[in-house]
Amino acid sequence: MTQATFSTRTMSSTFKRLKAQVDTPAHAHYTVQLKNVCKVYPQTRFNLLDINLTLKQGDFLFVTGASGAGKTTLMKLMYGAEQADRGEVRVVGTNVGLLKGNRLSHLRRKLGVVFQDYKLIPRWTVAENVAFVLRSQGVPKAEIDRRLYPTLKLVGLQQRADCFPSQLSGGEQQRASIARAIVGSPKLLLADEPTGNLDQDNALQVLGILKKLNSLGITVVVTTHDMGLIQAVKAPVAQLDQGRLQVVPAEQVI
Ligand SMILES: Nc1ncnc2c1ncn2[C@@H]1O[C@H](COP(=O)(O)OP(=O)(O)OP(=O)(O)O)[C@@H](O)[C@H]1O
Repeated sequence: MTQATFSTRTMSSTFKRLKAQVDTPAHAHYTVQLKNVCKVYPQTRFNLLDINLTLKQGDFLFVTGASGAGKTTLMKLMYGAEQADRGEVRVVGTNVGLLKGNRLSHLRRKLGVVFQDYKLIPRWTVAENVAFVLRSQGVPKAEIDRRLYPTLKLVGLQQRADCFPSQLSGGEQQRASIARAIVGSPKLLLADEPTGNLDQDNALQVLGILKKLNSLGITVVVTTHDMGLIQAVKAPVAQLDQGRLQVVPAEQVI
């Protein structure tokens, strides 16, 4: 009797799981899905035209293009700082265009964003800058303490936890901002010109960290002008030109 009950339950849960798989909409398998996305800034006559892009969990993508080509705009569409005029932007299973207020904040917890100018709070230490992300989500102090050190270690800043941003080099500040972006265990990391203020050695170090995070399963999108950087890593490149996006597979990148 017990066994029969168990077996029925098991079958029922297996059935539910299989049914869920069958019922799962195609977009749920993508970390990023942009479908026919258009964005216009009438004041500057800037257009993104009919952008299509899909990224799965664990993908790594460079986005490149001339200054003003729309790299930052594309990133903003993905983290909900801008809304598409047409088309659909889905990130970690959520339609970003429909989100406002708390629901947008909730989505952003699943993303990490890294900026060229780091955006660290100057009067806070590295540890405080990184911990703030978790504090603002109501994570208990013991859990914050548990997560903080491994995250700083991952970016090589375990010895700099008590430094203020002004006491760090540019490369270290960027690594602190990466730690802040990943401490919440995001599925997607968006890095907008993360090496734009760095010399080549620091740029390669930051890129190495982004690749390491990618190897841990995080989907990573990096915008850059720097062809040297693109050539240092075998990854697909999305090229923005005149409002259009063309993805070149890693094997075809020269
Ligand atoms: N809020 C806005 N209102 C009007 N025009 C804007 C706005 N934001 C960006 N633009 C314009 O859109 C275009 C694309 O800007 P964007 O910052 O996305 O380019 P980018 O490729 O990131 O440039 P860069 O490499 O110089 O950072 C530019 O011409 C810019 O002036």
